[in-house]
Amino acid sequence: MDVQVVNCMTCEEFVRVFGNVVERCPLIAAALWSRRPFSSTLELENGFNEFIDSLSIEGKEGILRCHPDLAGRELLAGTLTVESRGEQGQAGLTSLSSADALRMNQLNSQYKEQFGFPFVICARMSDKDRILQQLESRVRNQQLQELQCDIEEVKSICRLRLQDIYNRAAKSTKL
Ligand SMILES: NC(=O)N[C@H]1NC(=O)NC1=O
Repeated sequence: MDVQVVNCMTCEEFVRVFGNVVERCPLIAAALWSRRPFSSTLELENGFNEFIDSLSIEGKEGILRCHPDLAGRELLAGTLTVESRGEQGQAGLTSLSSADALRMNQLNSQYKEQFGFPFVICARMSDKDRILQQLESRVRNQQLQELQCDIEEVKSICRLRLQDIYNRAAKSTKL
């Protein structure tokens, strides 16, 4: 996608296209719209990262709480966002054995009880074995260390979602 196209978007268009780059946090896209013009699409990606980094601990925790559990209730209920459904599918979480699904749910609950926010990992850069292994080891981390770890995963999710948007735009002339 040409950055000029991005720079010409109304706020509504911008939020429609980039509103779920951070899961269920369209406010971040609405805030970034004010930073136009962007000199490159990389600058837009950096904008998302800087915005997230600039948040207070409560703000960062708020972002994490907008993320659905991996292989959780929302996957079963079919209420995930399109992006999250695709990511969880690519990581193989839509076809877990019942033993793996049970283990993941137990670890997700334990993690949430421990830290007060959900475990987040960039599912597309992982698979079910690595996710289970990460859940098992990260639940032993310190609170702040874990908050930062989750936030870095959110940034990886954002980067891949932005790439998807650019790739889709390259295939189509209209956004
Ligand atoms: N909890 C969690 O990590 N959720 C996510 N990860 C990902 O890649 N997509 C999500 O929705």
